[in-house]
Amino acid sequence: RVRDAAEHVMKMHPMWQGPLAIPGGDRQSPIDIVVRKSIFDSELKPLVSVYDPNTCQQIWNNGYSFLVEYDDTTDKSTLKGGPLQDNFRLCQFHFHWGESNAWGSEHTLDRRLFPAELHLVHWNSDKYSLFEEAVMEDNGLAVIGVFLKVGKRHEGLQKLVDALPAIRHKGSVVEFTRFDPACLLPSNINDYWTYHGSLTTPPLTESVTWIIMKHHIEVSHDQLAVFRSLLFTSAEEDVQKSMVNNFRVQQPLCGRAVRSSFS
Ligand SMILES: CCCCNCc1ccc(S(N)(=O)=O)cc1
Ligand SMILES: [Zn+2]
Repeated sequence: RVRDAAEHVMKMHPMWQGPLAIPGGDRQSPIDIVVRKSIFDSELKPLVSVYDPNTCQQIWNNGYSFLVEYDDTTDKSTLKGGPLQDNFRLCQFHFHWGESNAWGSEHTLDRRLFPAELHLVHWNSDKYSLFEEAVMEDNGLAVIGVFLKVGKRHEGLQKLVDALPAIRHKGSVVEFTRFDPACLLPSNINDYWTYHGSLTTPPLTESVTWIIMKHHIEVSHDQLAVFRSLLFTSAEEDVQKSMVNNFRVQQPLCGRAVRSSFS
């Protein structure tokens, strides 16, 4: 019932009227991860993330979510290992959340919805020279997904929460520096599921190696409430719309394998 409500909200949302999937797309995201059908792959290596907080540049409201953007002109904040053959550069992270704590995540675990989901977006800097190039290629992107649960206050997140009122409207941007995204990862990053999928917002390109963390992080109810104080709309628009339910409806698996790094 909760999921149906979430899906209804999603389908009705102005953000998603229009072409929802790439015609013929057979590796779209997000998906439900059926845990018992995931396949343990002992060849999956530990993930190695090296993030330099000094590459953090700005935080802005792009009308879908809010993004924290990193300088990706050098290999200072990188991800490798796990299912990845190449070196990937962090370019941004953002979140998806609901209007209530009952839903908000894009991926689900055995249909379990979480109130929000963090995406850390990286592009293949061994093969491409710009995110915009990599976004079009099969092995172009790697996105780490982390589920959020409501519980104790997340001290590391608070610096970001405090910056949100300054970017309430679509198109607003403020300087945001010295933020270490590693503080948003769960303690254990070696337990994850991985599958080949797509971006979950336009251009929906099928260029993503998804790495979904088994362990979640906790944020407080009040911290999540500040996410919901953001607006989809720009300051000039007459009708202001709360930025909530910015998740995509789930997509068919189309026979894809979901591998796990743990048994
Ligand atoms: C070419 C410019 C595209 C900007 N937006 C990219 C983008 C969209 C969705 C995701 S997600 N939600 O799949 O992680 C990441 C990055
Ligand atoms: Zn996302």
